Amino acid sequence: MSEHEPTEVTREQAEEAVRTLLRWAGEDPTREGLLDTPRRVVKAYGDWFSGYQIDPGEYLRRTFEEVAGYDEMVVLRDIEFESHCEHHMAPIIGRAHVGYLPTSRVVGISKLARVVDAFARRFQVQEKMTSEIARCIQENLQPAGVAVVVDASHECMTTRGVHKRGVSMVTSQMLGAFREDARTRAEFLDFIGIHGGRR
Ligand SMILES: Nc1nc2c(ncn2[C@@H]2O[C@H](COP(=O)(O)OP(=O)(O)OP(=O)(O)O)[C@@H](O)[C@H]2O)c(=O)[nH]1
Ligand SMILES: [Zn+2]
Repeated sequence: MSEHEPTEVTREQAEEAVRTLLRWAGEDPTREGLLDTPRRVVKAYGDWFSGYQIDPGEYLRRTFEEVAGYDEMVVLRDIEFESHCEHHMAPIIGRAHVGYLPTSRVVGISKLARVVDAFARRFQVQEKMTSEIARCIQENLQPAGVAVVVDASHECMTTRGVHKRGVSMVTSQMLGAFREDARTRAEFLDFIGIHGGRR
């Protein structure tokens, strides 16, 4: 993971913001147990929000041509991810399922998971993330279609707010053949284990 290098905010300013939040919560940031906390929090943020330093399309530009005439659906399912909601900066924990219908080019499968991570490691709204993943694959790989389903739980509604545990949000973005052809879409949903709307 590359070190996070913000453009206009210094590490010291970011650490000071953490001290401010600690004081706001009623803590004393100078007590021994908290002395290293701002440094740790800023380091953690550098990891959680490293997606801003990445161009996800870059992962999809190295493709394999002519993989033995393979022209059927490719599906990578259960891609675990961690993200944060842009409303509360609270974790969004879930799984993404990504499918595409290659024309002449296929991509290394790990790259699909890297694309998911690059978008997840930003402040997100689930609908936006789902659409960004699908559009990035469509634009860079130019397959006959892309399908993305994201199933995630939002800690902003499990650990605070309405406190509804066990609730997950499911979003999907279908492009090309997956949008236009019900059978292609059904085959994808079957692959990822969603039948008639239930998993
Ligand atoms: N559609 C969508 N909503 C989200 C997502 N993440 C968080 N939210 C919702 O964003 C909304 C923000 O609502 P506000 O009323 O502005 O915030 P709030 O006062 O903290 O609301 P509560 O969460 O209901 O306590 C909440 O309903 C969240 O559940 C997301 O990825 N997609
Ligand atoms: Zn939220």
